Amino acid sequence: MIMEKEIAVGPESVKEKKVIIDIKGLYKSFGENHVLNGFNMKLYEGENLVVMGKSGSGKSVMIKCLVGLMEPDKGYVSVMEHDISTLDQESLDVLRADIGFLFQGSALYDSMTVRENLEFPMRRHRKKLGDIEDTTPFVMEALESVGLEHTMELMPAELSGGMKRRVALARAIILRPKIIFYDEPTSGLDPITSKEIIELMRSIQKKYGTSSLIITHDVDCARVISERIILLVDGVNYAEGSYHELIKSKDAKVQAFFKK
Ligand SMILES: Nc1ncnc2c1ncn2[C@@H]1O[C@H](COP(=O)(O)OP(=O)(O)OP(=O)(O)O)[C@@H](O)[C@H]1O
Repeated sequence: MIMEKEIAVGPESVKEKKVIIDIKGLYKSFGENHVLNGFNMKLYEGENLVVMGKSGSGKSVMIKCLVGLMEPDKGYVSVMEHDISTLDQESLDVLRADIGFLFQGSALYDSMTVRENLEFPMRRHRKKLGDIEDTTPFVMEALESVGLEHTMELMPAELSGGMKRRVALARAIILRPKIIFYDEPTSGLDPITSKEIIELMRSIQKKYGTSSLIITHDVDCARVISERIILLVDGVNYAEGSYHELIKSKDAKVQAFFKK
């Protein structure tokens, strides 16, 4: 097992970086199904952190605990220095406006145009943006960031799978979030389109300075995008390190993740 350590990210050590998300000793069970058994995780400012875990290992449960959609049995969860357990619904909503989500399979509303899909989070989090008379500049900028400014009035059905994912990415950044959660960002895409999405994720991080938590089974995605990877096994952060550190591991459970 690789223990947590201070890994150099760029010129500074992550130890000097601000902690954006802090999870300590997270436990969650459903009856006899003990999903999280003392999971720990830190996401540092500006970092791309990948969490890998088998299907059913508790990645979604962990994310739900992070955004206050599920109450842990035990443990400490803080996001941008807010202890989640102390926040009321209104404060949680304010916090969520600083988090962009890229859901598995894009999750666009089929009956809405691209513009309407992007306006959706703007309406939901009106407080963050204040009174806006014209949403067009916001929609345009987000679409430009993913190279799809010409699709504003199209319906999702008129877009390819890769374009839908890019629109979903534009929707994730429209509120200028400080953190983006990516849930399987490359699932269902061919290798070339996956590469394009990963490149966009990198360019968005550079442009907006976001911190990213990426959940993926895609080893290539993890290799290219991650500065650090956490392997979630049996409800704990079983191993942690850079891609190149982890692929050298002799541990069978770690190796299983990187077999193609
Ligand atoms: N609300 C719930 N009630 C009961 N069991 C639940 C609930 N939510 C999740 N679980 C259980 O928790 C376990 C972890 O589920 P979770 O959805 O977090 O897995 P995952 O790692 O995200 O999987 P996948 O990669 O397939 O999305 C599963 O056994 C699931 O059945």
